[in-house]
Amino acid sequence: MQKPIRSLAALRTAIDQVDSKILALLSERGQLAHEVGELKRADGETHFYHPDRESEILRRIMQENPGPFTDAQVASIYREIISAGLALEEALQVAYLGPAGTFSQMAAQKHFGHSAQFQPASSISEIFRLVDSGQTQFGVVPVENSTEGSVNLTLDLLLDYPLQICGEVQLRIVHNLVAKIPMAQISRVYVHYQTRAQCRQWLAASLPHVELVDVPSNGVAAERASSDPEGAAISTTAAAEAYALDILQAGIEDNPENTTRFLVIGKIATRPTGQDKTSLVVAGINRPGSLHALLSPLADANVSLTRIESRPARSAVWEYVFYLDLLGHCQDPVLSPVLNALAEQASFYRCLGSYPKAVY
Ligand SMILES: O=C(O)C(=O)C[C@]1(C(=O)O)C=C[C@@H](O)C=C1
Repeated sequence: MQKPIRSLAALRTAIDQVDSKILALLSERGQLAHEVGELKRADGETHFYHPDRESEILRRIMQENPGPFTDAQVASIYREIISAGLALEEALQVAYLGPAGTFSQMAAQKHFGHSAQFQPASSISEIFRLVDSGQTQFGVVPVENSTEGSVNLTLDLLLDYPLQICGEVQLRIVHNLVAKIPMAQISRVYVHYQTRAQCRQWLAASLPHVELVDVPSNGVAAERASSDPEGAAISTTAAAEAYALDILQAGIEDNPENTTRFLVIGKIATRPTGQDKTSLVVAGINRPGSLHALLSPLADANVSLTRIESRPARSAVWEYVFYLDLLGHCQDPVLSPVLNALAEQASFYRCLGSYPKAVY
């Protein structure tokens, strides 16, 4: 039998009733999270934020998600609920590559929710300085892009500072041509070099004769375009909104899967969740077969290597260090002895951190 169609008024009444139930449950959850905070306080814990627990909650919610919302949608709603509750216990301060409206800010908000306190930094180096000096508890730094590869400065700074990687965030990067003027009147486009590389083909095909002006971030690109009567920028929708620019064309990145991976840096260690990654920096003795020897304990134990990147060692000419990302946590019973074996083989070894894999 067909379900009778409900009137608009009846549907709205039903929605109001559901909203009241959601609100009551939200309050109950907030009270429970507060009690956890009280317990932690009584135990003398200095931080309330537990990224491992948060990623377990989000994964479970995504697994149980009956629809119609997507997994990413329910995860971001829960992220905000957790973030709001945590803000009542502890004001998390997070540095990101500013100004406001950058992808780094979007990544930071995706990971910490909008209730954390975000501090724009003028460079990636400044983010490391802010976290190291304790001015912010965490920082979010870009580490690789699926089109353009590694952010070398981040890799080098990870070695320079005694900080821990305590999370990762993946963000789909959508670039837009934004301006206050129509496309035909554009003489200059302000663009960050990474963005320019990700939109190379589109720029060559669509705006072959305009001047491309290098700027330090996507946010600054929008800011400069807003005060140039012949200028446009490639930037985010958030920056376009902040500087009252129109989106002339959305999604101009050459690769429709364009994604950037960010790392969360801080001073806390996370416990294993069963869905973790470990990042290492290692160097071998400079002789034939040393990289093979370094990696063989991983292959023997069937450990997945998700990334390997080399960088100049900076201590000697033509010597290199290798950045490795592995699946698993350094405290996992399988991975722990493998890491010990690898450390014994290596002339240099440092674990940059074990952390939950990006959830969505
Ligand atoms: O389980 C905890 O340790 C909590 O503090 C609760 C809670 C939550 O809201 O679920 C809040 C903050 C933490 O980062 C993780 C989880």
